[in-house]
Formats: sequence, structure tokens, C-alpha cells
Amino acid sequence: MSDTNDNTLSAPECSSCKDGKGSSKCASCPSASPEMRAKKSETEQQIEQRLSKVKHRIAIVSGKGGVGKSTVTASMALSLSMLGKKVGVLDADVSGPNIPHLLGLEGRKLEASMEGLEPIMNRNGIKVISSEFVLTTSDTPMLWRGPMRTTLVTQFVTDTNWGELDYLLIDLPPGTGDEPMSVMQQIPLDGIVIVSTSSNLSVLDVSKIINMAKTINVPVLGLIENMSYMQCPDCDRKIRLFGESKVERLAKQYGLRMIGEIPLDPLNSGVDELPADGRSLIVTAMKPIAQRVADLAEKHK
Ligand SMILES: Nc1ncnc2c1ncn2[C@@H]1O[C@H](COP(=O)(O)OP(=O)(O)OP(=O)(O)O)[C@@H](O)[C@H]1O
Repeated sequence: MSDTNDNTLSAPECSSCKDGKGSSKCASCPSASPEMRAKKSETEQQIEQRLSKVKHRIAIVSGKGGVGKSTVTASMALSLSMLGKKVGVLDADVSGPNIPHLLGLEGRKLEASMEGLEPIMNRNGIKVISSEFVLTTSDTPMLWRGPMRTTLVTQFVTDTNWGELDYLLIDLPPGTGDEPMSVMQQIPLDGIVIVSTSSNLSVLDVSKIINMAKTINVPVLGLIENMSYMQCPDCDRKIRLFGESKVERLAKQYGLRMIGEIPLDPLNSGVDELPADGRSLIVTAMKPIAQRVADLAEKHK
């Protein structure tokens, strides 16, 4: 990441952390002393224990909603599983849980065993936890305030029996609000992957995500541009929907990696399961991108 960019707003100083009087919950506060930061809260210890057999944890984030973050997460999970990896997906987008639809698990209900909450496995063997599994019907809204949603996601991590996984992909809510930031601070991540389209507004919000990640010391593995082009049905020409890639320009500006781009798939219905055999434009484009993300996660371990 470029060190020259210094337009990050730092968090306001927290006096109790600065004086060393904060509780162990303050360990991730930017104002905490080195000793405070070394202290681990009970929750953090539970998270570490639960994820001890998960080799890589990667969060998929976006500055804006609707840019394809869940589609990218689900297709990355499919691609990694096709590479023979053991994959789990934590759908941390509590108010807009789409992962069960994309991975063919609509209508399923969460069950618990002596080991904790049991993730539901899709037909590719991908283990999924989502708030959708606790809703009565898929059109029931999750009318919970932010802190309750964050607590639910934390519980999904502390209470789930993930078992051995090569990759846990975490689909975060969009933006730089309390929920994505809390999850990024609580779960020890290899890094985040940022998804954006090349629309001006979407790219604008990506800068905020990059600066947030920098502030809370979470590595950015790179950027993926979604719906970047359409393949002309009659020739090889790529029709770039938003003109020249602004996501690539932004990656260069911040000294970040452009991991890849995914075309707009006119056949993607959005409500149906992504084809489990991977035969779709989106999953085909995702395969080399998933391999790159896997390599990057290995490097950042
Ligand atoms: N490459 C693509 N080609 C065609 N349609 C796509 C593509 N990527 C995403 N979509 C469609 O765009 C819509 C938004 O995608 P998705 O739900 O994955 O976005 P999101 O960023 O996770 O949204 P939110 O943050 O609001 O949950 C969906 O209808 C999805 O099917």
C-alpha cells in the first residue's frame, strides 16, 4: 500500500485507553497502549479458538451496495472448492443475506450440535452460515439495530463448528459503518478483497474502504472490478460499460493490486443459484481470480 497517501482521518483519541484504564475490549482501539493492545478479550480468544483450524480468512467488502460483493463471494467460494479447497462462507451481511440463494441453500434452517452451530453444506461442499437460516421466511426483514447485528455476526464466529477449512470467506455489509469495521477488527484476517464497479460513485466509496483498512491495520489483498464489460455477442470486442477502468486507476493511485475483472453476465438472473458445475460467465472469469486471491492470502499469512 502506498505510504504517500495521507488523507486518512484518524479515530478520535479515547482517553480511558490512553490512560491505560480501558477494559480488555479496548485492545483494538487505536488509542490503546501497546500493553492494552496485547490483552485479548474473551471474545477474541473464543474467535481464535473457533478459527484455529481455518487456514485463511478473507473478507469481501465494497464501498457501496449492489456492486456484486455477494456474487463475487459466492463465485469465489465455488471456484476455490473446484480447486479442491475446503471452503466456508460467513454471510455477515445480516440485513441483506444473499449467500444462501447464490449457493442453493434457500429455505434451510440452522441446526446446533454439541459442538455448536452447524454450518449448512451446499452441493459443492461449501459450508455456509447466514442470518437467512434463522429467519422464518426469506422475505422476513431482519429488523435489528446495528449493535445487535454485530453481536449476531460475532456469535456466528464464536459458536460455529467450522471444522477444518482452507478458506473462510466473509461477505461483509457494504460501506465503512460500524458493522463491517467491527468484524474486520474482531476476526484475524489475512486481508480484505474490495469489489467495485467502475461507476464514479462506487469508486469514490472504495477510497473510504481503503483508508478504513489502513486505519485499523487490515491488509488489502487487492481490488476486483465487477460488471466491468460485456462481451459482444458477435465478435471478440469487450464493451466497457463504464468506460476505461476507474478501479484500475484507483488501485494504481493507492499502490494496490488489481486482482481481476468480471464481465456482466446477461444470463445471470440474480435470484437463482450459481451453477454448481461452474458453467457461467461469472464463475469462469472468477477461476483465475480465485487462484490469485489464494496465492495472495498465502503470502500475507
Ligand atoms: N457480473 C455480473 N453480471 C450480471 N449480474 C450481476 C453481476 N454481478 C452481480 N450481478 C447482479 O447485481 C445485483 C447485485 O449483486 P449482489 O447482490 O452480489 O451485490 P452486493 O454488492 O452484494 O449487494 P448488497 O451489498 O446490497 O447485498 C444482483 O442482482 C446480482 O445478480
